[in-house]
Amino acid sequence: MQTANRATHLPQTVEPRNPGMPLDLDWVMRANANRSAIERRAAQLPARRSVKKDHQAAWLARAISCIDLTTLAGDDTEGRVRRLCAKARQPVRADILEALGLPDLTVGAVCVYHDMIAPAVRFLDGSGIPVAAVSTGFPAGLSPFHLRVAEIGESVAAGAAEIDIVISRRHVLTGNWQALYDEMRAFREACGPAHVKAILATGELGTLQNVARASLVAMMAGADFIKTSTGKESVNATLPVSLVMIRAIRDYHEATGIRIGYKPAGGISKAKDAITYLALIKEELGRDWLSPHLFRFGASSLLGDIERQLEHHVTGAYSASWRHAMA
Ligand SMILES: O=C[C@H](O)COP(=O)(O)O
Repeated sequence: MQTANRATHLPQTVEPRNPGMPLDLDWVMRANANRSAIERRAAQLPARRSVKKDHQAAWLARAISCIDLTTLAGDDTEGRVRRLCAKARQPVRADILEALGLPDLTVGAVCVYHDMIAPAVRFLDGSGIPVAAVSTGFPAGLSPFHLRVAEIGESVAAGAAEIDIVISRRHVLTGNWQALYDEMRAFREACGPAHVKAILATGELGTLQNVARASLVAMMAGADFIKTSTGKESVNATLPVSLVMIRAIRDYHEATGIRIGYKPAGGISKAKDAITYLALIKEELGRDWLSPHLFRFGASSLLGDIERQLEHHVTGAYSASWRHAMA
């Protein structure tokens, strides 16, 4: 378990962080993914879940606590980040939170580009909510390697407690697992005490087998979390890709005893989809993973729909969606 360090916003690890391990190419090459079985299982998931009333509210509150509330737009301003941080501190109307018995509920983190780290840290001061920064030439990851490493250092110095790096997709597409491992290792080292999420950009990796192998290599190289997407690919988080990544996390845990976090990101905007993801995590990895220390949604608009559902749960009426536009 980890707890937020309110003084520094850096996560404190009670159980050890993932130290990584030497690249085990035999294991990587054994990793496979049976597409039709995975798609069959993924297709059953939303239909099998029908969570009602109090259970639904509890799942949705859990989902909020696991959101990396995100703004990653070229026209981001301090004003937008200030509003986002206010929403992160109080994600749902105070009376609704009181009625749910969760007056202190917050999101898991706020996720921004480098230039917005300092304002976000300021606006979140005293809240214990960490700032996550996308890095390494996000979203394509094609800037010079030394600049990608330097960017991580600058973002940590600016106050980011979590760094979301992007991998070089070409290393996966050409099967250069050593290059992927070395890159990830260097990124992890540059992060120092900040936790590192490895964005695989699964929509650009070609096959589920590549997703399985890239997941393993990222974990062997020390990733604290593996994350599906930047939100900028044409295909972002999906349930089949999630199954593959979650099962890689399970294999890594069985082999090493280390728990790696999972972050689906991009295109998750409905409360019912959030519940499907949480149910998937519970079924495949167990309750331990249903915590912001091991699970996050990367999402810019999911909170708005969850808030509407919670308002309906408490008041019996839906509010207009424009009232939740900030999330
Ligand atoms: O990592 C987070 C994503 O960029 C957010 O994607 P979204 O805007 O589709 O929710």
